[in-house]
Amino acid sequence: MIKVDNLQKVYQTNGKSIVALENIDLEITQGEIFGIIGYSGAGKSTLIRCFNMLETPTSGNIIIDNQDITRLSTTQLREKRKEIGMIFQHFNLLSARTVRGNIAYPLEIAGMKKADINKRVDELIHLVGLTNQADSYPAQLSGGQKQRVGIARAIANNPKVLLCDEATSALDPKTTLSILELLKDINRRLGLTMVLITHEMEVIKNICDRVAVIDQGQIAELGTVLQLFSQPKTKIAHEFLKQVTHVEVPEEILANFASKDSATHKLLQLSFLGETTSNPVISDMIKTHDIDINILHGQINRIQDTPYGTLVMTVEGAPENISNALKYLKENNIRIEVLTNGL
Ligand SMILES: Nc1ncnc2c1ncn2[C@@H]1O[C@H](COP(=O)(O)OP(=O)(O)OP(=O)(O)O)[C@@H](O)[C@H]1O
Repeated sequence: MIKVDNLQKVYQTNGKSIVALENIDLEITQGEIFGIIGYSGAGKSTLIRCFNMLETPTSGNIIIDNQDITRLSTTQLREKRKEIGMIFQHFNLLSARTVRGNIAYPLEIAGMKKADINKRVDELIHLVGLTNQADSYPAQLSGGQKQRVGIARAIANNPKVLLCDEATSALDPKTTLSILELLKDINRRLGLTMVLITHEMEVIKNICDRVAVIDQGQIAELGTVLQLFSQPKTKIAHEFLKQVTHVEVPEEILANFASKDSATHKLLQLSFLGETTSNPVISDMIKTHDIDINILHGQINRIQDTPYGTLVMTVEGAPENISNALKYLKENNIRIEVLTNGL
């Protein structure tokens, strides 16, 4: 659906060149939800804005549904943009128009007949769950409701791609989840390809199929969300994962551990994904490696439809036994982070 080929974007400001994107190669398939995560200044906004030519790439190609959008004339680009909807962090609604009026706006621009507009707007208002707010103005809506209007407006003309620019960053965690649920529902119902940028792993974890981690204008890591959780390769991917997997260990426990021999005592965080969550790996490890463990914290939740478990525990034993036990865990596809008394 979308193919990005050797994309580069260099900004020229005050005689200086700023390389915002370099060597970006990506393929996004029809119907998937593709996330791009990165810190502030990594190049996320520039990249997503290249997908509808709000930014013009310095070099490289972006092919959307078999058309290279970097080579279109102004008229062709205007037509192509109808296939590419976009939602924004700050919603960008027209304050003088009601919910109904905001959603109708792109349909009016597209030249749709009034009766058809009314019918389509009704459908969209129902789809995004705003039936009771149809005649409200943006100022009378909550952030979540405003974003629902933004979503309805963006998909009004049945685009093939929906670009989401930090769409939940201005919302509280509960509202964020409800908006992500809505996006997922629209993706499933309409098969709409979605590209979203975010600095929050929670967003990636909740709705994305695949993810690119972007760092200083380049793709640091790319794969399925499950691959990122089970086998993060880069330091930056580890850092983003910590946003959702970090367990706050009480100071006393950390201090107590710091005074012990690091060869015989470890404080570990283990991550289990998929079927490893239902295997008795820990009891097998204890039986076969002559070590003692003490479980401090455990939780399980889901990434897409796959269970994902986290366990914080202490391990005590002879250095060789600990080392073999950790090897055993790794062989069983369990990710290990040493929280203190490092290896
Ligand atoms: N119009 C511009 N002119 C000059 N430099 C720019 C412009 N827009 C972005 N940049 C620079 O390009 C780099 C990437 O910026 P970009 O906004 O794409 O990052 P980002 O990951 O979206 O960050 P944020 O989350 O803070 O928006 C930064 O160094 C930024 O300063």
